[in-house]
Amino acid sequence: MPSADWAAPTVTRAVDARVVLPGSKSLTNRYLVLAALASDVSRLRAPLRSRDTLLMAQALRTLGAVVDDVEDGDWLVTPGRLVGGGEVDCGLAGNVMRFVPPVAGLADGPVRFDGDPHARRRPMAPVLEALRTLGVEVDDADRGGLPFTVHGRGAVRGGAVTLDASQSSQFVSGLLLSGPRFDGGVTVHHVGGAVPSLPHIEMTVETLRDAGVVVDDLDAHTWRVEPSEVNALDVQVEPDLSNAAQFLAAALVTGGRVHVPGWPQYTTQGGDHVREVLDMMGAEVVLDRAGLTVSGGDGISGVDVDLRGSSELTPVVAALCALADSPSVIRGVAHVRGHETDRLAALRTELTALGAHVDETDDGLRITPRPLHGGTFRTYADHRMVMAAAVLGLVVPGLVVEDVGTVAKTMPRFTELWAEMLGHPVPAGA
Ligand SMILES: O=C(O)C1=C[C@@H](OP(=O)(O)O)[C@@H](O)[C@H](O)C1
Ligand SMILES: C=C(OP(=O)(O)O)C(=O)O
Repeated sequence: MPSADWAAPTVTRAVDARVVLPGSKSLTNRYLVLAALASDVSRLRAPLRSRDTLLMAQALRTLGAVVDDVEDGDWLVTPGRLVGGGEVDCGLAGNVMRFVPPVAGLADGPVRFDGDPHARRRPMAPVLEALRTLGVEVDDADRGGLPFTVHGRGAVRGGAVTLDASQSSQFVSGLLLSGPRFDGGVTVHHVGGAVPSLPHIEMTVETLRDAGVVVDDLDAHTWRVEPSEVNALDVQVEPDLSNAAQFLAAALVTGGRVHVPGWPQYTTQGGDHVREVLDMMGAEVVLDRAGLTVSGGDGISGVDVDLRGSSELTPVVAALCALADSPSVIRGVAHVRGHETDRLAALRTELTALGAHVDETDDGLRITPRPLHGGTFRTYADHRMVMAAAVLGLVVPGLVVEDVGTVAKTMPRFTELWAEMLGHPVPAGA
């Protein structure tokens, strides 16, 4: 059921704020999966608690892991024998629908997967086909997506598989994460158009290596995971850099300054690309040991930018483009048509409704800024549409964001953090 509307706050002065960000969704969910497959108890420090990670924790509990809340907001994960017989709610989480079915192949009975109405439209077929090739029975009524049932038999033969990951890097990541527990490990070879979000595959490879697993990136399109034990982890989750984008964008839009403490000097998060994008758009961007500081200058420059590796940034960057002083092109993101919603269509529709001129291209958007006016901004169950709308609302009076609660997918406290950044009092009980 849709949640309440939200009147996006406008500002009359430059933002000057320090924003402490919650943990990375992608790292939290990888660590959870590896911890459930590990040979001992793992500790996740400062994990993200949002709809996507709570669904992941619940999915792994259904399969036999124990995920305990402990002091300081940490998660303690005790792996258990992987059991079938349960049902997994994927919500709208790409991580849950692509990472958990290979784990279910290792369980000792059937596991049914379903999710939100929008999740049934997200691409899944290459993962299900690959699982069959690796020796797992999957019953999906040949629809190639949710709902489906994985019939685990307690072990997976594994081996080599070829798939087309041009619609999502998560197809590869999901197979690699469970690969060490397959009898023959797994070799995943991609054929087809360019793989999007490659940093997320690097993140998968790195987290596996952190757990003692041997991974070879044999060539740009082939990854090999050797069969082995998965070591327990004790890890600090980095802040979510994609979810930093809207806060940093506020510095550019208002000519102000936003500081994010704890920005990693080295990371596999694709969201780190936001530093380069904001720099191209006219911000001053400084990364030092204390964190990242972004300062806005005079206006926003239009850009020609390829977001293939960092496509989570598309909605917020599109919002900035609509506020820029020259036209922009966003490239490399055809696959975001299969994200939470068809993001290219959603952004074209909603930005156009506010007065911008937006064309969809084969692989992105062409945005020509025009004076914008208020109105209702529809969000299509997409957390990042809420975030994009908030950026626009800073300088577009009368912008009402539909179904703001959908932002809880990765940032349940988004409106509070936004109000805090703007120096607005947070209403009691909010
Ligand atoms: O592996 C991951 O955690 C993710 C990979 C990317 O997916 P796509 O490759 O489908 O873009 C990204 O957009 C998504 O938000 C998270
Ligand atoms: C595409 C996204 O999510 P998911 O992990 O559900 O694919 C996203 O967070 O922008």
